[in-house]
Amino acid sequence: MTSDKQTAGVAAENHVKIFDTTLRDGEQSPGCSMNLEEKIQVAEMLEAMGVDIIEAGFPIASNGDFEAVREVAARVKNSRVAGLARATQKDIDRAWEALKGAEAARIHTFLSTSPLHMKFKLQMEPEAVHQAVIDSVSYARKLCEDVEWSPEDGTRTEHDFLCRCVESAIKAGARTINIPDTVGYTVPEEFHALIAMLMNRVPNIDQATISVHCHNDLGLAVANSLAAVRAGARQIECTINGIGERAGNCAMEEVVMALRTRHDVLPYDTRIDTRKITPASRLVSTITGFSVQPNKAIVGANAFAHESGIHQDGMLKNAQTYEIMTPESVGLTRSTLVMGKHSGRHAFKSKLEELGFRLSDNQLQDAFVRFKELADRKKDVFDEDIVALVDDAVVRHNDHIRFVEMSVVCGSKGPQSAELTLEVEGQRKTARAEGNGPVDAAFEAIRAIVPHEAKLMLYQVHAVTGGTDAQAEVTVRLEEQGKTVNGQGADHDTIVASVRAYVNGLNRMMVKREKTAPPVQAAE
Ligand SMILES: CC(=O)SCCNC(=O)CCNC(=O)[C@H](O)C(C)(C)COP(=O)(O)OP(=O)(O)OC[C@H]1O[C@@H](n2cnc3c(N)ncnc32)[C@H](O)[C@@H]1OP(=O)(O)O
Ligand SMILES: CC(C)C(=O)C(=O)O
Repeated sequence: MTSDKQTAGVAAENHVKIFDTTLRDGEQSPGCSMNLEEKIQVAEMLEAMGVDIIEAGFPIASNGDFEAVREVAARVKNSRVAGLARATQKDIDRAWEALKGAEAARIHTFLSTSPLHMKFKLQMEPEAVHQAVIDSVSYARKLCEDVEWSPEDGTRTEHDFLCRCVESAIKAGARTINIPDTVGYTVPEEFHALIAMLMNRVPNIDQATISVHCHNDLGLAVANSLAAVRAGARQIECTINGIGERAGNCAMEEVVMALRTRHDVLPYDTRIDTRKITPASRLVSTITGFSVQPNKAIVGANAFAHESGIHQDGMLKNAQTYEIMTPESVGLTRSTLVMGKHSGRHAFKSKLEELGFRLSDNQLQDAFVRFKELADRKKDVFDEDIVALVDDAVVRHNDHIRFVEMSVVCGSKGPQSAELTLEVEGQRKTARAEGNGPVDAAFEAIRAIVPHEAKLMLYQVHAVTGGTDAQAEVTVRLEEQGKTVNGQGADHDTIVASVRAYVNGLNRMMVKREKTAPPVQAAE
């Protein structure tokens, strides 16, 4: 277990705690939803990476969120588990109810302090807000020894009022004070000055760890977090791949690698095992259906690719000419095992380990069957192919609706049609439909088998590797009553990949519908 010094009280001088909020703020990304099993997989990955605090959800938000926090709290042993709560007793009770089984728990409670939020959103006077800070933090402290308090919209809060609320929150028992840049408005110099101002002006600030929670609306979340660390912050709130509300949060992989790579000018340490960064990025991208842009720092497909002649020449002479960190340091391994149709289960398992995947026995079995089918059809099975089909096996596990088989009639003569069989809650159902092209016909057949209101908002196809036998990876976005989900599917047949993606989207929509069911209210 991480020592309390690292996760609860004041941080050691140069240690920066990593507070991951992929499961809470990350899940607030439009289109994102994770079911219980997926959240547990992500939490286990975060724990294995050495994350100090995992924010597992917002328990009052839904029964699904409550269950996820409770389950993560029960399983995770080497990271502290946090749950979010508004400044109300019922939120705090619900959070504690979910967290109390944890080896190390934290209640994270928040309340807006900016003039704009207080006046228009909360419709509360500053005095009432100040009192609510004291009441909520004191109440949370009665339940849990580790309480974090956040002044939402902190960067647009008047300094005197911010100092007063922070001082009172610490007096009431908060041991972490998190300053959120809720709307991604600040810039590094200004944020550095804000944190330095709090360090200088709040008399009891040394009783708490200062944390920062930066959003990326101006693309400055990582820069702002680093500026805050230089001013004295010792906890960074972040997410894998930078997912989160609107433009997202501070990306964990970027901020951690910046601290590691530029230790000369940023002499601060984290506990993160950076070799787990690439597998964690893949896992989150697979589960959420949010693909990572190719030029994304650290985890994008091009982050360590060198194509132009002068760069390749430099790389051959000395990799440091164009690489400031090694691919291995972020868990990107050069392939050693060549896979093909004669490969067996052991080699397949080793390959998955080499690629950083940890699958359950069922997922492994699913992926192996699909690998053999692919290897029969495709001459060379590349790592990218294996990543795509493992992604597919991970997202499909426990689905209500499953793809079974299909055939299409397509070509220039028309009408194009599809005959599709799906398994819905364990029962096979078949439908035939015509459409404007084979994909449209296939989607019509899905609608005939599973009637639904959701509209298709986005349809994207991407070839996993080069060549005409490449697998297709399809992403769809569905919208139903203002709620959006992404679905992903991969197959060597583009139409089958499309159906898999659409079915995956429908399964995610079901999870989202369950999540929006009214939460069970805690007793007053
Ligand atoms: C900056 C952030 O990321 S904060 C976290 C944001 N995340 C989410 O909102 C996701 C989950 N949210 C939800 O499921 C719902 O919003 C719930 C369950 C929390 C609340 O649902 P509802 O009761 O229907 O309220 P609704 O969302 O419409 O409005 C929010 C209410 O909380 C109040 N509120 C907002 N923040 C706080 C706070 N920190 N403390 C106390 N009250 C707050 C608002 O003023 C509003 O109150 P009102 O109903 O009296 O006007
Ligand atoms: C709850 C707080 C920390 C938050 O998510 C924000 O302000 O963005």
